[in-house]
Amino acid sequence: MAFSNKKFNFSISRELLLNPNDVSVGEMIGEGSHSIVYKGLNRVPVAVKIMQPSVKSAVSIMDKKKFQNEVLLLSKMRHANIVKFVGACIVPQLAIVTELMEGGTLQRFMWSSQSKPLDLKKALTFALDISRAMEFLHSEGIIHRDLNPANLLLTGDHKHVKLADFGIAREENRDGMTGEAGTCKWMAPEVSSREALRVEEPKHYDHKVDVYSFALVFWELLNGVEPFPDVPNICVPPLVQHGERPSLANTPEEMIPILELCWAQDSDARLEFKDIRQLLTSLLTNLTSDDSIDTLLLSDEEAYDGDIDEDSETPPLSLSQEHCCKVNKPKEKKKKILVKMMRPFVKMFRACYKP
Ligand SMILES: Nc1ncnc2c1ncn2[C@@H]1O[C@H](COP(=O)(O)OP(=O)(O)OP(=O)(O)O)[C@@H](O)[C@H]1O
Ligand SMILES: [Mg+2]
Repeated sequence: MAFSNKKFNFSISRELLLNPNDVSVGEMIGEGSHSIVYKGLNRVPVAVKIMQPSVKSAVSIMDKKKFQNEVLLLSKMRHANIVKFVGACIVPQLAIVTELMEGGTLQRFMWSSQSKPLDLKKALTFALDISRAMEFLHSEGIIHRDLNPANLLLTGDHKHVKLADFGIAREENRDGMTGEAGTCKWMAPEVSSREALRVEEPKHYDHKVDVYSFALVFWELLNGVEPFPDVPNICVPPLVQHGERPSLANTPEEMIPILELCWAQDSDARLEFKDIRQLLTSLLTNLTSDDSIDTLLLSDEEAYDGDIDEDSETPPLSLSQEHCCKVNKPKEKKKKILVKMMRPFVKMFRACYKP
C-alpha cells in the first residue's frame, strides 16, 4: 500500500507503520550524519531515530527514498544479532523505532573500557556476534557498507553486540555495486579507489567490502585502539589502497591469519562470513574449554606463499612500523588454514557417520 507524503509515494506497508501518538520521545542518546536518536517509549523502552534533512530547509525526495530503503531493509532483518525493528513513522517526522540498546555503541565502549585491550574471550564473543549478523545479511543478499564500531550496539549487560544503521545498506546486484560508501577508516580499498574515477568508470565492488570492514573492527577489538590512530581519516584510503594495514605487532598470534584473510587487498581472497563464524566459534570453544589453541596454529612456512602484495610503489604517506604493516598475500594460506582448523570437525563428523 502506498502512503503519500508531499509528492513522494511511500511504499511502506501499513503493518510497518506506528501511530506517532503511541511513541513518546525522551532524551537524546546519539547522533549520526543523517539523524538524531532519542530514547523513547512505545509500551517498552525504544530508540527513536528521527531523520534529519540533508539540507536544513526541507526533507528532500532523496531523504525520503533513503528513509524508505532503511525501513524496508531493516524490517526484513530478523536476527538475534541485528537491532530489532519496531516500526516507522512518516508523520509528523520521518522516524525509525527500534529496540533500545542500553549498552550504547561499541565505539564508546572501547573508548571507556577499563581493560584495554579487551580480554580475548570478550573480543572473540563480540566478533562472533558481528560475523553471525553479517552472515545472515549476506545470505539475504544485502551489503551493509558501513560496518564500524559506531554502528555496532551493545546489550545492557555488555555481553553481546548487535548490528545497526542500515542507512546505506543495499541489495547486492549482479553487476557489482557502485558509489563511495562507508566511513574512511573501515572502508575497503576497492570502495575508495580513485583509479576507477580517473577513467570515468563506475566503481564495482561486492559484499566482500563488509569482510574488509569486519577485519578492521576485529583488529580494534583485539588491540583496544582505533586503526591508524595517528592518521587523519581522509588520509587512510590512499594508504589502504597501497596495501598498508594496521600493525599486527600486538595482535595475538592465532588471530593474525583471520585478519590477513579478511583484509586481503584482493577482495576475492577474503573469507566469507560463514567461514569466519566457523573459525571464531572453534577458537572460542578451544579458549573456553581451556585447551590450547596452539593446535590451530600454522607455522609461517605452512601458511604463507612467501610473497607480499606489491601492486604499488611507495605509499603516499609512510607510517611507522608500530602502526602499520604491509598486507600479505593469502591465496593458498586461506585454504590451508581452513583445512587445518576444520580438521577436528571433519574427524568428529566422520566418526559419527561411520557405517
Ligand atoms: N537502537 C539504538 N539504541 C541505542 N542507541 C542507538 C540506537 N540506534 C542508534 N543509536 C545511537 O545513535 C547513533 C546514530 O545512529 P545511526 O548510526 O543509526 O544514525 P545515522 O544518521 O545513520 O548515522 P551515520 O552517521 O552512521 O550515517 C548511533 O551511533 C548510536 O549512538
Ligand atoms: Mg551510524
